[in-house]
Amino acid sequence: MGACQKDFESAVNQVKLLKKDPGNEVKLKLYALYKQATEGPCNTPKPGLFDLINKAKWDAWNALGNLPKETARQNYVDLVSGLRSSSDSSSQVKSEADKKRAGYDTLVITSEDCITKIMLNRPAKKNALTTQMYREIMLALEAASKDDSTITVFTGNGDYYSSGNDLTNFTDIPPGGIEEKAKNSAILLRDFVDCFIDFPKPLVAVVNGPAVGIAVTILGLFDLVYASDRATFHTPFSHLGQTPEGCSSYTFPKIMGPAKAVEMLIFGKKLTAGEAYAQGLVTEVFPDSTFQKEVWTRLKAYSKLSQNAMHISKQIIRNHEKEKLHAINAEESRILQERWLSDECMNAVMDFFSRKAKL
Ligand SMILES: CCCC/C=C/CC(=O)SCCNC(=O)CCNC(=O)[C@H](O)C(C)(C)COP(=O)(O)OP(=O)(O)OC[C@H]1O[C@@H](n2cnc3c(N)ncnc32)[C@H](O)[C@@H]1OP(=O)(O)O
Repeated sequence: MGACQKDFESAVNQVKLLKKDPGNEVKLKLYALYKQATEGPCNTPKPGLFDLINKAKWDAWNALGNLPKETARQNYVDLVSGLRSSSDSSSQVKSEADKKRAGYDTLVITSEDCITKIMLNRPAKKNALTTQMYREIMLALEAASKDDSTITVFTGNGDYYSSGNDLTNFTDIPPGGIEEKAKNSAILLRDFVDCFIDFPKPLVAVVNGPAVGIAVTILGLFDLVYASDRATFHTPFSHLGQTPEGCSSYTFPKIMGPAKAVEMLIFGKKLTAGEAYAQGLVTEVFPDSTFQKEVWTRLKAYSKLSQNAMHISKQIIRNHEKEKLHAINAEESRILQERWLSDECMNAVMDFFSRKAKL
């Protein structure tokens, strides 16, 4: 039997009470079914190419074609009911996660053996970094700088370390338009990178798989970079109409020499883990089959070393460059703010979403 109007209205209200954001794909489905159930087939004009959000909504609604209103209503009710049951069961799992560290939606943070581990946790999206994720990472670093761990470790959940900046960050345009978006993003980028420049404890990257964009550049500010032999390192800035960030315009030439830095940062050459090791970006490469075991055994041994000596040594090694790094970060962020407004950059982002281009 089809869903009655009452069931439908109740489902509409339940959506507002969902504990967990169901993600953009599901939200688009809900939107499309709601419109179909209440207004029938889509017959409004298609939004312009640059109006990415409204275009995605229109596409989703239009894709329902002539689906009858009653069927759309029933599909909406079924979809919401599925979301409710998965959200109920995930809240049981969450109580387990709460034992780890509450308050983070995009990261899993654990502390064990004097090591705080910050794991990027959007495996279905290759751990692409959303605005929320940048903010949670900053909070996690702030907390880790004050907790009683000796070492802080970054890693990724799933097959990727991170695919860099989440390109949907560019599609969520505030009322002030794209200029305001670019300005806010530049502030966020600058604050984010500043947290790495200032982080007082030894910072270790456990690069479990491919890394792209800012997930690579920021490695120049880490103290150890351990990589699986499955990892790759790719900074396709020119492909995206963008320019280097994460202080890489300074750290990469310093680490690997200007010629190799140019290959990566200007021409977007993707490095294997072995190449990144040969060029000094990676400390050591491990076979993927034994990666986790070898790395964590090593880190557990390091974490027992004298905490104060390690922190003071880091200060001696890093402090004399801090001011310079902050200035470079400010300059890179300022330049990117302009780049994000360029046609080159906007077209590259649109290409990605229309699936014309993949790195
Ligand atoms: C505010 C601070 C700004 C700082 C700026 C930093 C600059 C950068 O970081 S530049 C680098 C930006 N990153 C990219 O351009 C990577 C884009 N992604 C890809 O090219 C591919 O997804 C991949 C090569 C990483 C993986 O390809 P693969 O075929 O294996 O998997 P997919 O099906 O493409 O990915 C699965 C799923 O994840 C979504 N996704 C992956 N990466 C991103 C991303 N960076 N932004 C947004 N979404 C991403 C992808 O769309 C898929 O989603 P669906 O399952 O919904 O289709």
